[in-house]
Amino acid sequence: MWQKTKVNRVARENLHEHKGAVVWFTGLSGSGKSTIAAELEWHLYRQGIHTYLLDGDNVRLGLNEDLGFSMRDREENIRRVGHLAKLFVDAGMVVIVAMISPLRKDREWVRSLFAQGEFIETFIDCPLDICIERDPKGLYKKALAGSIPDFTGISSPYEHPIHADLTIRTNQVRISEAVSTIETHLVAQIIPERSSQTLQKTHVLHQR
Ligand SMILES: Nc1ncnc2c1ncn2[C@@H]1O[C@H](COP(=O)(O)OS(=O)(=O)O)[C@@H](OP(=O)(O)O)[C@H]1O
Ligand SMILES: Nc1ncnc2c1ncn2[C@@H]1O[C@H](COP(=O)(O)OP(=O)(O)O)[C@@H](O)[C@H]1O
Repeated sequence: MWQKTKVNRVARENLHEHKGAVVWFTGLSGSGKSTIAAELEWHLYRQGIHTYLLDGDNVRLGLNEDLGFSMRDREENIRRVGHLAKLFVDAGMVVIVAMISPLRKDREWVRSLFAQGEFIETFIDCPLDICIERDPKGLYKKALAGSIPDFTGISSPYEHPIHADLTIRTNQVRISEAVSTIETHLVAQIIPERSSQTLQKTHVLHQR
């Protein structure tokens, strides 16, 4: 049974002056997940929002160092990070997750851990040929040459989301625009008073 604690989620959220939530980035390697996640975190940090960024690459260096890239291992990777994200949300924090998370069923399972609105599935959408062109880590070159097996988009599947909360087309929008879109959606969830104040202000401006 879940042991109740004296300091609970609501108390921690009150201390932080915002609610907890998860921004879950999914997309191909090279689509821009890590880049946008890092910018978003920096932007939120400067506003006093308590964040933690769980990047797939980093989590695989420690907690998930025993996992590879078979579908079974990816499922386990997502299961562990999903539960970790839930603990961060219980800590009243905004957790940003940047993982390929290629299968819909695994992402839907993570969503089921959270209340309505708390899990913001963000599709970092970029055509495969552009990801191959970018190839920031030189992994596509190796995968296409056959030296990395089970590589997402080349020899392992990626299922794009059907009902993502947000879709960011990184071949069409700048990093700053992407951050601003995600931030607007997130702030409405974690500080609803702030976003309604902003809306009221905008309304007054329009009335004038
Ligand atoms: N076979 C294979 N397929 C895909 N990616 C590979 C592979 N081998 C290594 N890498 C590197 O691992 C990063 C993806 O790890 P994730 O934990 O996000 O993957 S997953 O969610 O479990 O599918 C991924 O990071 P990103 O490029 O940031 O997506 C790669 O750097
Ligand atoms: N609009 C954009 N949004 C995000 N990244 C972009 C964009 N345009 C170009 N890039 C570049 O694409 C690459 C994306 O790499 P990365 O963020 O590591 O992707 P991922 O984490 O999905 O593997 C970076 O070199 C980044 O500078």
